[in-house]
Amino acid sequence: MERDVLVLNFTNDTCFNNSPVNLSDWHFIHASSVCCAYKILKKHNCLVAVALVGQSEQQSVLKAVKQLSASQGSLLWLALFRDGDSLLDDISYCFNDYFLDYHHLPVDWARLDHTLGHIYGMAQLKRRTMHESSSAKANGFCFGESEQMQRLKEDLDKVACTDETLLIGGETGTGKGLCAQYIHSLSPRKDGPFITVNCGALPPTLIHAELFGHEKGAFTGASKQYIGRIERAHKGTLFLDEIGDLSLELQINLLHFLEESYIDRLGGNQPTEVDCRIIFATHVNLENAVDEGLFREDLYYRINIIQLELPSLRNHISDIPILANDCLQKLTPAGHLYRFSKSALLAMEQYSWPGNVRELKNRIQRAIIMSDSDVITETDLAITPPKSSLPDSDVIDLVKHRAEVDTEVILAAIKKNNYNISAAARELSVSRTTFYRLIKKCKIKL
Ligand SMILES: Nc1ncnc2c1ncn2[C@@H]1O[C@H](COP(=O)(O)OP(=O)(O)OP(=O)(O)O)[C@@H](O)[C@H]1O
Repeated sequence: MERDVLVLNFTNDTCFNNSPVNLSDWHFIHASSVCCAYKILKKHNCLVAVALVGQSEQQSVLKAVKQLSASQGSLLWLALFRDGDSLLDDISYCFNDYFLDYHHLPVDWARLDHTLGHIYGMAQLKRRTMHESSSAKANGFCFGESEQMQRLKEDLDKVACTDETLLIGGETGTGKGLCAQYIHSLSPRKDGPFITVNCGALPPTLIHAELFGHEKGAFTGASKQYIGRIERAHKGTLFLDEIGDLSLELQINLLHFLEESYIDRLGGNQPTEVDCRIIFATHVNLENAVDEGLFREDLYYRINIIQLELPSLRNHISDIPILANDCLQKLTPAGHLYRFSKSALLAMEQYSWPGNVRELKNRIQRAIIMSDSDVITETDLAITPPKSSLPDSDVIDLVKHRAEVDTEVILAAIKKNNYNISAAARELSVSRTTFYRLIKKCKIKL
């Protein structure tokens, strides 16, 4: 596999034009300006860069290296000097901050190959450490290394800087709530409150007062004033989860708030201004809900300014080892050290994860309790080896397989909770509404 190397060359030197064809597997990409280097870094996965440092360009090269390193922290540099050139005094003191090594021209290709290999390894380590510490900062959100999740991270970082309304889609357990917290923690509103409302979990009779608040005496039992969740999100972020479950009546009130930035507490006669960013999440297809008359079209267009879709875990299965180890590390009690057996990792990679990362977390939690040793097996995770449960043919009907798994998990939860639907829904960490939707989808007869 070719490894991309950025070559920053402000000189007329053509030494890289004739690199030997047998030189390992480096792909040198040339930039004659900072602008061009930025474009290359955006397009290619360069971990290593070489800067040609002529005597007269030392200042400009160092400035460019500083700028490019600021935009891509994991990039590590090698300097190439003309033989006989020496470093200017005001450059030498910060040379070590950016460059890992230097060579002299003419290029000694074998030595260069060796040094680049060394720097590449260091850059990989640096990227991993940066990734881990940024995951730690990300409120526990583990992004993994797949292309989908890296793209998602870039998108989240971009939208965090804006104040726009955001709609996050994705199946249950994909991390929509965690993403919303991540955005809040990076946004200019990070010092304000982060308020969550699960529109599917609140009883319809309470949700109006819960969202908008009420004055004392607004209705029987309203013995004192109540500040609703929207108002509590003032100067911060309001996360409205399962927005598709909101009644049509409340959708009108919400639309009114989105347009005016004012709310009316129940029983109140004074509108209250609320300044908050709203992040919506849904696991249902709102466009379909609009077609079915369950969701207001005007509200849909109002909230669908920026939409992000979280991938289902089975669509970025290459992240399983990272995600599973991240969960294991977070859930392991102090003083213990667990690891997954090879077959457990394989079983996790072959499983369809209908409950996504939430299910992964729950199964690992279970495994820590059930495991007899410090090696966690697929049995501890209660994952049946998929091969035996799958048809002999190589073609797997994923939809059918998922429905079977969903049915199995739902029925087990219902039986375990003596047919108490609320308790079964709680056990699977989904709302009653979602649970009923899944029962209907799986055609389970109660
Ligand atoms: N990428 C991730 N890294 C670490 N933990 C994750 C990730 N995604 C989800 N989780 C964990 O999975 C659980 C579910 O996450 P979250 O509530 O954010 O999902 P959701 O998509 O909002 O689910 P729902 O639609 O059911 O509300 C949480 O415990 C969360 O910590």
